[in-house]
Amino acid sequence: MSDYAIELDNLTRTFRSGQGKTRRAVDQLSLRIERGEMFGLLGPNGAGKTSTVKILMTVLLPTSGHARILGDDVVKQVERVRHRTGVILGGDTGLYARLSARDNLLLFADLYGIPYRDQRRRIGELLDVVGLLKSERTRVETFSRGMKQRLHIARGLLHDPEVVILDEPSNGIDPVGARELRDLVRGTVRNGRTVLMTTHYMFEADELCDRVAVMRDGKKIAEGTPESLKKQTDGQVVLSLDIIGVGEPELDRLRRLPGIRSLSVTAVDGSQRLDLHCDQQTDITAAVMTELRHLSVLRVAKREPTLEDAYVSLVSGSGGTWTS
Ligand SMILES: Nc1ncnc2c1ncn2[C@@H]1O[C@H](COP(=O)(O)OP(=O)(O)OP(=O)(O)O)[C@@H](O)[C@H]1O
Repeated sequence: MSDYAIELDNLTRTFRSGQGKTRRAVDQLSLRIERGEMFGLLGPNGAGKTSTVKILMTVLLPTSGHARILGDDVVKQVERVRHRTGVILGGDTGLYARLSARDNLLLFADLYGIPYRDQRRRIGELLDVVGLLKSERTRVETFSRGMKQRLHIARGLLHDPEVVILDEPSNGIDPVGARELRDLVRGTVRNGRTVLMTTHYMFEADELCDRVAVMRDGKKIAEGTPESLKKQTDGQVVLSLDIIGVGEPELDRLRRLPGIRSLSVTAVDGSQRLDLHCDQQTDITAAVMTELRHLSVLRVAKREPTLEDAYVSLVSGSGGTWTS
């Protein structure tokens, strides 16, 4: 029996991307996830998270390398892997909109081969813990996104899997609903199980995960506890500017300034938020303002880096890997 719940060894998946070129969606990815651990897979769009998860779900074949769940190979022991793994994908697919919550679960209980005598009790318990007992007879097409996500959770736990794969749990859900969902993930979904979760939100991973791995361009560029990721920004400060009209030429010049480690730009209410990750020792405010003198700078502030900054710095940086 394997000591690990999930093991990836040099997992690689390539896709053809037109004109005979190939693209490595997952590139020599190796990971060890302990039993009972809640593990976060992070990365920007296109990093390779979904491809990795699909391989673990046994719906996408790796090009090379191996993936095992509880010691079972995801290519050679598909039935065993599916039986022991629960998949919670969320969104609009995977549920029957014209059926009620309860009828959806009855249908999937049949598909999972749950004995008829156990189905009603199990479904009742799950509807209760995900907070849908009052709406059990309501058609899913009238459900809010948050309610659908709760039903996805119930569906994924029906056969009481030992390992759960959870894709973007709070995607598209309002902040209050997202907080409630995180509580549900922490309690009901985890409940002694191993959970592999993908997310775009660093703070979500920080709240829920024991360890995280950050992917970029199919590769693992960082792995460790959220705490150790935060330490990456020790000795740094963020100079944050709201600005109009900043483009690549200015960003290029800023990147070359001594003391700037990395930078990121996001659109905010008709302007741009430029965050510069700088060494604490060097005050580069004057040099930055000189580079930007031809643009409208609406606001300048200095702040302590957050975990999100550590993540942004990693995925936008020039690529030193970090493991702890
Ligand atoms: N079926 C496919 N055919 C061709 N290319 C693909 C296919 N699936 C994924 N890719 C490519 O592989 C890369 C990784 O995609 P993947 O969906 O795994 O990333 P991701 O980290 O899950 O991104 P997102 O957060 O946007 O879902 C991307 O460049 C994507 O375009």
